[in-house]
Amino acid sequence: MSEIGVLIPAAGRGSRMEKNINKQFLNLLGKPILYYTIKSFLDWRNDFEINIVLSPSEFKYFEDKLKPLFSCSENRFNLIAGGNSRQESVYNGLKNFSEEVKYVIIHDGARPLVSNDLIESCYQAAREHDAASCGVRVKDTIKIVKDSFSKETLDRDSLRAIQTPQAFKLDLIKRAHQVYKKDKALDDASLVEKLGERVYIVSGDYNNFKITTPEDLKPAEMILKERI
Ligand SMILES: Nc1ccn([C@@H]2O[C@H](COP(=O)(O)OP(=O)(O)OP(=O)(O)O)[C@@H](O)[C@H]2O)c(=O)n1
Ligand SMILES: C[C@](O)(CO)[C@H](O)COP(=O)(O)O
Repeated sequence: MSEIGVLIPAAGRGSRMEKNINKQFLNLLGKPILYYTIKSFLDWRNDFEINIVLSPSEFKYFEDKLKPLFSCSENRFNLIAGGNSRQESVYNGLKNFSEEVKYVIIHDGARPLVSNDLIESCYQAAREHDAASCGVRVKDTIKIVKDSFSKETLDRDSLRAIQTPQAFKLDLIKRAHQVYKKDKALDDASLVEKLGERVYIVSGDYNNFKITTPEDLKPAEMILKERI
């Protein structure tokens, strides 16, 4: 294959979406959210290993409903069992790449609007700096609030809202996950930061938002419509 691994954590419950199915199986313009996420990578290039992390109870749904939407070989996708947290799910995915893989790109299943350019920028940044994430400048003023009163206003110029893709040398991100297995990290880059290693921040994309709550669905459909 190639030295690139793509890891898509998609084993969450989507509790903030308040629907009774995994939010990544909800449809946008008639196709599941996870379809668009995977398709974005296949449109970028097709010579990578891909580990898709799902709850084992969803493997059959993936095989029956999602796989047929791609014209790929039978074994194109490796399905990996997820864990109780995003961190555990990613770690399970990291442990299941072949020895050929040197760089891994980790991308939330719930971010279906990622562009080819952003994937490429993160991958190239990881090749140059070993660890990379993307992030967008914060548009609002951010304050620390305690007991309903403002305590401090943060310097907006140094703030970024962090997204995925995040891309790493595989041995580095695996080590970070091993060492900080018991921590509760919100993203993978923060585990690399804890090791004392630098993470390069690529300029992200406001359209690459995570589908988290019901009001995210309509804007996502609008963006997809514009792209067709
Ligand atoms: N145990 C988990 C939890 C999350 N994820 C994945 O990590 C990504 C980012 O997480 P988030 O959007 O927070 O998803 P959920 O945890 O499903 O959402 P919620 O917090 O609302 O339950 C999602 O693609 C989600 O499926 C995962 O693979 N395994
Ligand atoms: C990894 C991530 O998408 C970066 O923004 C985010 O931290 C996932 O966090 P969540 O708590 O699972 O929404």
